[in-house]
Amino acid sequence: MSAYEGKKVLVTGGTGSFGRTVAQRMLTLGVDEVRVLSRDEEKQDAMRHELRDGRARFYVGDVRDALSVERAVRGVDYVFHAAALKQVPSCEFFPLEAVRTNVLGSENVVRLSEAAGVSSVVCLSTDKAVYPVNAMGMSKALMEKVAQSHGLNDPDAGTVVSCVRYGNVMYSRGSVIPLFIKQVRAGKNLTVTDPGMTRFMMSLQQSVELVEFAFMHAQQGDLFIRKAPACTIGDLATAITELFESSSRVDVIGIRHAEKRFEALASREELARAVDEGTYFRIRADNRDLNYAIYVDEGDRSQSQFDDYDSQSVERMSLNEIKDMLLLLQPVRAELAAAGITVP
Ligand SMILES: O=c1ccn([C@@H]2O[C@H](COP(=O)(O)OP(=O)(O)O[C@H]3O[C@H](CO)[C@@H](O)[C@H](O)[C@H]3O)[C@@H](O)[C@H]2O)c(=O)[nH]1
Repeated sequence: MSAYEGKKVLVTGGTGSFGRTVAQRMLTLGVDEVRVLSRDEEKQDAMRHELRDGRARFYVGDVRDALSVERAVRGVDYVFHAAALKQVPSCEFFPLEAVRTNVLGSENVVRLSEAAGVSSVVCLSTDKAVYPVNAMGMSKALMEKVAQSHGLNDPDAGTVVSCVRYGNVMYSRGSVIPLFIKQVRAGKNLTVTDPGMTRFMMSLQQSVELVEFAFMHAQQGDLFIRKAPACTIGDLATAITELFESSSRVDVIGIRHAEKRFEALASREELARAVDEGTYFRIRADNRDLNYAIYVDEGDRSQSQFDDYDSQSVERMSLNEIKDMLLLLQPVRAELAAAGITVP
């Protein structure tokens, strides 16, 4: 029997790439109900038609609005909190909108889940929350703090709240892979910001597995990352032009608002209190008491032994490895087939 059988699951931001995949999976695993809370009724309608399953229930609403969260979370067992403002450039122009959704909205989800007796909440975060330089990352870093403060402030809390951090999810909506593919298919040059920039790459499938791992294993305040390889954006562009047998070239356009040249999935400070679980790292919350007088004589010496887990120093994917990973993605295979290329 699966952990989801007979349970009610809420996915906030449930019409995105992650939400749709996880909802589909929950239905095959025998949930009693999967609820989707999101703002866009049109996307919900499309998803309703795609799923065609009476156990999928749709709630139009916004995590910023306590009332809509309260309604959606009533009677629910598990929450996957994916609703977020996640585009780096737009959050630079509207940082307070990022605070409203990513910080205050998350606080609504955590607080109202506890009030509704939910047993586990997993909050989705990003590598951009580590040493953040942009408003999106900063707001996600604060979301993580909100999630961890839940257990710090109430050690007897009935709801386990955990976080997961993603790298770049390949082929997610609005991201660079579908853009590069569109460009090569239109015979245009690829707009590469900086060929030496590196990013952690993971598939949608791996991101769902990470959330499920957190859900199954989390203790109060834990944060999980998946160990992932990284690639340069220059190699990614080359892999795509080669796969599509294209003669498109690269135009180096320079980096966008508030981008980093490389990302970190975990800081050295966090790795010092992390547990290596094979595919994943479990980063425990710093559960020391607020009464610092007790600790004044015993700080944490272990931190000096670790380096950041960043996309510049982890295993670098070769061109062939990037191609293999791209070929595992169904939408990439469909684009190749549509371009008349024989898919291996
Ligand atoms: O025309 C373009 C657009 C992007 N890039 C580069 O491609 C990489 C990936 O860009 P993109 O797919 O837009 O992702 P990120 O800006 O890295 O952010 C994504 O990945 C994050 C995880 O790091 C998520 O949190 C964000 O929500 C998601 O938008 C970056 O190095 C960009 O500089 C280009 O070279 N050319």
